[in-house]
Amino acid sequence: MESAIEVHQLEKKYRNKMALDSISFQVAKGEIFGFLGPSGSGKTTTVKILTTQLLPSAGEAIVLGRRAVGKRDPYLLSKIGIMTDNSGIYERLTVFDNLSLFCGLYGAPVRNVSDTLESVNLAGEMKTPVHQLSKGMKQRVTLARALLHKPELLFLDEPTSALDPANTAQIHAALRQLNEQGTTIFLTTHDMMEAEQLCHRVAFLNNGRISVLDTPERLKLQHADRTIDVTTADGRYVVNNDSEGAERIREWMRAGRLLSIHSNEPTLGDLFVRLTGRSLQ
Ligand SMILES: Nc1ncnc2c1ncn2[C@@H]1O[C@H](COP(=O)(O)OP(=O)(O)OP(=O)(O)O)[C@@H](O)[C@H]1O
Repeated sequence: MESAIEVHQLEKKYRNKMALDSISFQVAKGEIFGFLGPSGSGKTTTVKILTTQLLPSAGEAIVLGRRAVGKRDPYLLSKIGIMTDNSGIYERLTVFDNLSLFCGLYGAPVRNVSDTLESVNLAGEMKTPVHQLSKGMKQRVTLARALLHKPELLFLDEPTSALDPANTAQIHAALRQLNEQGTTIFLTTHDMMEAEQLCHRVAFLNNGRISVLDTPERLKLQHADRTIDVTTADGRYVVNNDSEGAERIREWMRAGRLLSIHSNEPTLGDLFVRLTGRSLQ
């Protein structure tokens, strides 16, 4: 596995506060990696260190083969894209003017603007002043800004926070497409549905520590309670996922009375609470 990110025993201390307490993980090239945790767990601190905006107190972070040491690294900055919040987008300028300005800053050709807007489904808003856009559209302009120089590795800090489902779906579609084209994505979120839908692997961060790291599917299967919800013409039942349960389900089927069956797997949100004792909100 070729790594896009390698983190070894990383620590960050702000005065007396241990924001990151010896975390270690790797992100493979081509992966969508979810970094999940409640407010204050250390997500933004991690993104800032990995994007060279903040110096770690101890440990090591290697991003695309370069050591992140809190110092501007033009090579690394040319290979990564960062989407944090909407700040830095000029409300009075059009979408096109905003993005061409950033092309200048990133050293990306202005011809990238139209392709990039296409990829976030905003090609029709090129000439619209940003202040006339909806919140979700502005968020997509911010994503487009992070993509102008076609980065290999994209950092997204809560990319869909407070967006409605339609705008969230648009951002998810754009991220899936980028990933299919080979972009590695490091995503922080406290939205568990987002993580389940998008991420190949997730890490649970709690009080600056990683408590779990695996694929969403494996986590849910490992912690499934081995029961099945059955709805029949006579009512609802919970049966065990064993041979006795299978026989009962077969009988309902034979009698033509079975309406639906669902295995009982926890959601990632349930698992987070179960494994860390904390809610994600
Ligand atoms: N500049 C700072 N000085 C002192 N403490 C800080 C600073 N930045 C963050 N912290 C503290 O470090 C901890 C982790 O903060 P961080 O912003 O990384 O969390 P987060 O998981 O991104 O939270 P959120 O989801 O609310 O953005 C918090 O307790 C926070 O108060």
